[in-house]
Amino acid sequence: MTEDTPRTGTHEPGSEPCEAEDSIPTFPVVASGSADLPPHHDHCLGCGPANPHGHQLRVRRDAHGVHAHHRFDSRHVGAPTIAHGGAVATVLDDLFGFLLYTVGELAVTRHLAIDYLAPVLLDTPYTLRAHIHARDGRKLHLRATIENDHAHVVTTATALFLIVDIDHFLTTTHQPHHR
Ligand SMILES: CCCCCCCCCC(=O)SCCNC(=O)CCNC(=O)[C@H](O)C(C)(C)COP(=O)(O)OP(=O)(O)OC[C@H]1O[C@@H](n2cnc3c(N)ncnc32)[C@H](O)[C@@H]1OP(=O)(O)O
Repeated sequence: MTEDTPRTGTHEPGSEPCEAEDSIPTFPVVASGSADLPPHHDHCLGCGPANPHGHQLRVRRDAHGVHAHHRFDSRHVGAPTIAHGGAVATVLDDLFGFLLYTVGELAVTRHLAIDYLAPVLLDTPYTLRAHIHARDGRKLHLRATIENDHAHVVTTATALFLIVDIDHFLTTTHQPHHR
């Protein structure tokens, strides 16, 4: 295992490991400077190389945060020739998830807001960037952009990720809130 390899969760002696536990990445801090970051896991919808339905994002750390180069394709179509807004949100949510390598914590999306400033076109190169705007205890306030190859920003996003411990992923008692 290298510094860049996500480690999987551990379990207490005497307790039974479970499938979920074995697939939970932890986030060793990757040193600043340009560096390839590992996928969250092989089947992650955003970045998993073994997910044929996914975006297979390849993300690098840089001096400001993280970035990726990406093309949406016909699997992600919404209006003809334009990427579906949900597909764009998926990619940005996942990109935010790579910032966890810069803080070395497990965290999940609590709030995600996107401004679709201009259509994101299929089969067109874009550069995606994300950075940590502020940290307030468990709260990570994150920002991202998508730029076309003329450096025009076509999408902006903000997110609130909340740091959780590994038990968040292991509990079987998650229940939706009922009104
Ligand atoms: C292993 C990681 C792999 C990464 C893969 C990356 C993939 C991309 C990321 C994802 O897709 S994650 C999956 C989607 N997200 C989830 O499934 C999370 C579902 N939500 C939850 O499980 C809980 O809501 C959560 C654990 C996030 C928070 O529950 P808590 O009960 O711990 O938080 P709480 O409601 O007490 O709020 C904590 C703080 O945040 C504040 N807060 C909550 N929502 C806010 C909001 N919208 N704006 C501002 N502040 C907000 C809240 O007021 C409070 O402030 P204080 O601590 O100061 O009192």
